[in-house]
Amino acid sequence: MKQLLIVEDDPGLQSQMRWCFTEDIDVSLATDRNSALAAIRRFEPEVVTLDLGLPPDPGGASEGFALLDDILRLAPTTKVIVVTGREDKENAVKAIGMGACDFYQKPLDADILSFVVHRAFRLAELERENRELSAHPIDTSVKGIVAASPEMLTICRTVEKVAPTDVTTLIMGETGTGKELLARALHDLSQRSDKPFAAINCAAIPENLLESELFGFEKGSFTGATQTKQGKIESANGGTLFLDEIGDMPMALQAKLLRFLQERVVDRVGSVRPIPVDVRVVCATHRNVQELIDRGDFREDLYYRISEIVLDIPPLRERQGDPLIIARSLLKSLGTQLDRPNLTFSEDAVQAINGHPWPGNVREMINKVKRAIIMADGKRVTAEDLQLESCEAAIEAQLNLRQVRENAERRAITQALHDTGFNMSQASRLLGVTRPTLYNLTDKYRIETTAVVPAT
Ligand SMILES: Nc1ncnc2c1ncn2[C@@H]1O[C@H](COP(=O)(O)OP(=O)(O)OP(=O)(O)O)[C@@H](O)[C@H]1O
Repeated sequence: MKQLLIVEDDPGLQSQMRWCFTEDIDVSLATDRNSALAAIRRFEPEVVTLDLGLPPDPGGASEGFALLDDILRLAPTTKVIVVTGREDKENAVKAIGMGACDFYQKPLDADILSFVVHRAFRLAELERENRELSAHPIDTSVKGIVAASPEMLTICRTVEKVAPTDVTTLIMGETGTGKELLARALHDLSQRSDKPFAAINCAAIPENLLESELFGFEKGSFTGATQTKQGKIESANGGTLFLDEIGDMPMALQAKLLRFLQERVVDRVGSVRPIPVDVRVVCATHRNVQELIDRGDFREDLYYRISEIVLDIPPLRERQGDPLIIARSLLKSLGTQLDRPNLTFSEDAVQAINGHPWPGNVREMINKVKRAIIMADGKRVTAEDLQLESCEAAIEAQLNLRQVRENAERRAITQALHDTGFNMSQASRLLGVTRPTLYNLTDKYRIETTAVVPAT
């Protein structure tokens, strides 16, 4: 709720002013310098109306100026509107010079006062938003990635270090977390950036076509092969090959891919002449590869080959600070594209963005923000425009103790496992639980209990 402090020593005027404001503003009152400063400490009002003629100098302005000075030192972001007598232009100008944001002249006019106060609230809000935005790095050093969370910033730093090398990288993460974006960043930041980036989605191509898509084929090698065709791997020569959804690659092809990764030659379908290809390979999957290996659906030797470096992107809901700054960045970029620049999120939209679990991650957010830009009536995008639960529901969700506890447990266990090199005994000691309890918890939260072993 917005907080307004009215500093006015005349009780009649005080109550008249009090009634100028609707219920969405919480009004507190003070009659002198001390009670005003106490109210500022207690309620932290965004806006203060300050009558310059306060006791012990009700006829002059010395006490009012002293209080203005105090307020701006104590709470410099507060918007102070000085209230002066009708002919008191000189003091109004002096107050503005000291840092007051506006002035208002008696006698009281409810409409004008309300207008001036609302304008000051808006200014305070814009300044707050601006401070929040500049407090966070919006664009990371990796092009296209907006992030503020420590997890994502660490991943960006890893990308910068890994990009110039040729190590095979596996990117893991839920759908829409930015796996392809990172794969492109690995390419763009490498010496291969002026060579092709060839991407193929192993889950989107039927099994019988995937082999010829990847490895190419010779003319006449099967019905319909009327001419020789290069595969994706060859077309990436000199550059980067991105194998998306590698977890969905059929077993038979996994063997052929492994041979390529070991020998760096491709055999086109229907050909016995191996063709050398120089590519950097980046793979991605949203699946739990360890589970696939345990079920016999993924070759363990291939896994070690593709996971020289693993980038594990956490889902958006676990990246503190990211949902809001990504949403704001999207509002700006998509708003400009859709010819609706200068939109901002309302307070309930901000709460809802922070409280939503984002199962579709950034891709879901893009869709919701795009829709909201089209639907928003005024300059403010609401939770309803975003089709998200409103503020109260989001706050309730955040205040669900079980959820809060589970998130904290999940984070602590992951951290302890990493810190101890996945040694369950040490990790359980660090966490102050028994080993069986730790096993139960890692099962419950489906946390990997083994480190990714780099290929030798
Ligand atoms: N941190 C981020 N900052 C800005 N945009 C992002 C970020 N992460 C993802 N995006 C955007 O979200 C969309 C989805 O990202 P991307 O396609 O890389 O995800 P993905 O994990 O590969 O998804 P899928 O598994 O469904 O293929 C893209 O438009 C991408 O530009």
